[in-house]
Amino acid sequence: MGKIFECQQNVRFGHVDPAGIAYFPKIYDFIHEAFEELWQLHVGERYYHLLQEKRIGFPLVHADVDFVRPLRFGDRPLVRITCFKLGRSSLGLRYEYRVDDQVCVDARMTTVCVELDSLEPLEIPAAYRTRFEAILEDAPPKRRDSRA
Ligand SMILES: CC(C)(COP(=O)(O)OP(=O)(O)OC[C@H]1O[C@@H](n2cnc3c(N)ncnc32)[C@H](O)[C@@H]1OP(=O)(O)O)[C@@H](O)C(=O)NCCC(=O)NCCSC(=O)c1cc(O)c2ccccc2c1O
Repeated sequence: MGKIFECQQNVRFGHVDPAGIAYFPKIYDFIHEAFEELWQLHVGERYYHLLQEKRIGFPLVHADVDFVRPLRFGDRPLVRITCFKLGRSSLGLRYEYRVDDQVCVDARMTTVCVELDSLEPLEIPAAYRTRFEAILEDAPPKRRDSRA
């Protein structure tokens, strides 16, 4: 198995709904924050810098999220990120959120490398591609039953 990037996040009071469960749009925010962490700590480029200086961005084109168990105020989920697709311009990242070793969220997000000003797809630059190769999954992961 390729390497995994790991980071930790905090579920705060403002993230949860009246049922005490992280509201689903917040999960999307968590995932984008984890994506930014990946850029800074694994790729070695601040995402802000990528956008502002290099004029490159990775908008989301497809999201596939299983909400397996609730995330609650006070949880500090461990986030494991792997790469399931590394295309010419497309980048598929899997985010697995675990609390006490139990999977809470299992998300597969596909983004596309674009030139920011034109929004035209761009080949993922070689220096970044190498870093995503380092967390590339060996084989397609066993999918959770999405009840589909
Ligand atoms: C992003 C687009 C401009 C891409 O254009 P288009 O789809 O026409 O490109 P191609 O057909 O050439 O495909 C390129 C590449 O992507 C793969 N792909 C395309 N669609 C999908 C899909 N639905 N599922 C899986 N894969 C897909 C395709 O196979 C090709 O792969 P290769 O590897 O062969 O190159 C255009 O799609 C677009 O504008 N979409 C709307 C995007 C959007 O509004 N998303 C909503 C969320 S916004 C967001 O999350 C976001 C996050 C950021 O971090 C940003 C950073 C900077 C700017 C914007 C951001 C942003 O909006």
